[in-house]
Amino acid sequence: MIVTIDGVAASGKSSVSSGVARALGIPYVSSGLLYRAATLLGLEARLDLGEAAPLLSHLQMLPLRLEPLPEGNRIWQGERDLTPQLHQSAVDAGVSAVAAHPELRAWVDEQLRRLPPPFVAEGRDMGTNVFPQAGAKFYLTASPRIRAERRAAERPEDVDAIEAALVERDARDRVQSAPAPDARVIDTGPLSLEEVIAEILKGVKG
Ligand SMILES: Nc1ncnc2c1ncn2[C@@H]1O[C@H](COP(=O)(O)OP(=O)(O)OP(=O)(O)O)[C@@H](O)[C@H]1O
Ligand SMILES: Nc1ccn([C@H]2C[C@H](O)[C@@H](COP(=O)(O)O)O2)c(=O)n1
Repeated sequence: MIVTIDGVAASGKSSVSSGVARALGIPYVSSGLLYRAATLLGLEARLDLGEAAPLLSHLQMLPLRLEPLPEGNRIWQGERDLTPQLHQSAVDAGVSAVAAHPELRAWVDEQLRRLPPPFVAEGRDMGTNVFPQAGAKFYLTASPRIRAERRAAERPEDVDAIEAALVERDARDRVQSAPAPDARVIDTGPLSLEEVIAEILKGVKG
């Protein structure tokens, strides 16, 4: 079984996927972390994120490992856990440029398609491109303001600045962020996290 949960930035994909996966007793896989790790390593090496080839060669020398833990995925580069650094603002600002390269997308997709089902996969194009064969597909949305307010509760940043950055990232990620035609779209704005998870579990179990 493969369940896909796609959606816009900060719509709740990771929190919801973790809850759904735990309820089903299967792992969840956060594809965005691979794009974020590629961005972090590119920034650390002072590479131009607008150029795919040098970044890809750099990544091929530094193999990454995605650990799909139920409480939250982790990304390792050898013994180094990159996870705590993947949600910093510099990575948020650079990740869309990295995710726009077809070569980088192929690099991420290859790693995801090697994973043995069952799992819940979350991201932008899990239901459309990476796992079109998935048995159940969902797409999460919420207004930029609500998403910014949720993020502001986690980070010591101004809500208006978070909202502006989310709107900008939505625009840059639009190409790969369309819902699959067979995905159920859920507006998480008026719902609690538990209600979103329950709605998806209902859909998965039929
Ligand atoms: N009804 C809800 N549905 C989903 N998430 C919610 C809800 N209410 C609050 N949240 C909170 O919204 C925040 C953002 O969720 P999360 O980090 O899972 O989003 P994401 O889509 O994975 O983000 P990103 O795109 O940045 O990786 C979390 O703090 C989560 O608990
Ligand atoms: N399947 C995916 C997953 C992620 N991305 C890009 C778009 C985002 O800006 C970035 C980080 O993802 P997030 O942590 O916000 O889910 O990675 C993508 O293009 N395709």
